[in-house]
Amino acid sequence: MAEIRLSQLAHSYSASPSKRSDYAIEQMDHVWEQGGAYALLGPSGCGKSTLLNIISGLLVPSQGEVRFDGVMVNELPPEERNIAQVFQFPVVYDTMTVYDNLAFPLRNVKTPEERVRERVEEVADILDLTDRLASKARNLSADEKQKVSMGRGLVRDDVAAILFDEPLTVIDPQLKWKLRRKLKEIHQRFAITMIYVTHDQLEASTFADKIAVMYDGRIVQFGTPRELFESPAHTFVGYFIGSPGMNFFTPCIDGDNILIDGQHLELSAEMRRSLLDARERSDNLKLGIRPEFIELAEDGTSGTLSAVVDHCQDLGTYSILTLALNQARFKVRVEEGGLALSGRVSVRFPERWLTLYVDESRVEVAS
Ligand SMILES: Nc1ncnc2c1ncn2[C@@H]1O[C@H](COP(=O)(O)OP(=O)(O)OP(=O)(O)O)[C@@H](O)[C@H]1O
Repeated sequence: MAEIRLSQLAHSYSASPSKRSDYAIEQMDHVWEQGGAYALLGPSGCGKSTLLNIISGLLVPSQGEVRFDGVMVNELPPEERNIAQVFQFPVVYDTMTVYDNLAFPLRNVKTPEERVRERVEEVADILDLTDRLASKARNLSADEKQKVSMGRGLVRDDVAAILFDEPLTVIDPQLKWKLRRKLKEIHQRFAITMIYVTHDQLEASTFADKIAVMYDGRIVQFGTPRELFESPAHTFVGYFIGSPGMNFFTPCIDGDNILIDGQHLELSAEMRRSLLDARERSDNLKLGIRPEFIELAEDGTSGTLSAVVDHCQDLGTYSILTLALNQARFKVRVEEGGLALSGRVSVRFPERWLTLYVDESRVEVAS
């Protein structure tokens, strides 16, 4: 088990990178603490696999250092890094039994057979593979094969870390939930550093204690699922986390009056000051608020905005309303009664849940 420290790390697939877009990973410092359950979350092409392959040793970074418990491992090949990796597609030996597949990583490091049996039985039990131990791997379903792959990653308790690269892609949706819970259980039992790569926010938040959100070759936020939801550090996090994502408005500053889409937005003196300060630095200002935090208000209440109901999506236990101020559309989550709404409604944007972004990054509002 190990702490994994990335220092001034960057990677370009080009031999002579000259501009930012030549880098798959932009320069970063990051620490995965020993024993943590982490997710690396981001859209396709943001650099997740590149980062994972740098940690496992499949790729040598073009810049910076990778350290396991303080020891530089940049030049060490994967087999000398003591890392277990579970890929998108099952890696099993078809002609071997499930037992022998699970035993393989242990026998490879000359583990006594008695200990091999203990660990194989323990992992098979966790993954509900006990009944299949004597079966040849070629006779298993795709789900079962991937469980064996995962088992092979989990069976050694002396690894520095286990890296999962979208391991549930081939798994039946019904089983996905169950396996995620299992992985979490395994993590709690063995406290091994685990990094789980996914583009699915639900997968990330059910597995991980902390999530690193990647965007365009950078980790734009590293936090708990709650932190990512309640205070996104970057507009991308606001947009990517949550369903639907955060609403964004471009504020228009007219003296002391702050307008969004032509309507006056009542703000505290502190928020107004932050907006005025921000405008000195950039023209790219946004105010973000999640659909969950917008309140419907009685008509004519002071401090509200007037919106028109565009449409309403009934999702069973709640509704998502799409509203329009003038041109700007935004979404509001309504627990009940949303379907009955039509025409004009009044909404309130509680300031506690309004976030100011300058050049896409969150700015703390001075109190
Ligand atoms: N072998 C390679 N040679 C050149 N460019 C590459 C190579 N592998 C990845 N890239 C580029 O590096 C960037 C990051 O890719 P990477 O595969 O790490 O992203 P990802 O987030 O894992 O995406 P996905 O979820 O689709 O696998 C992308 O622009 C990709 O096109």
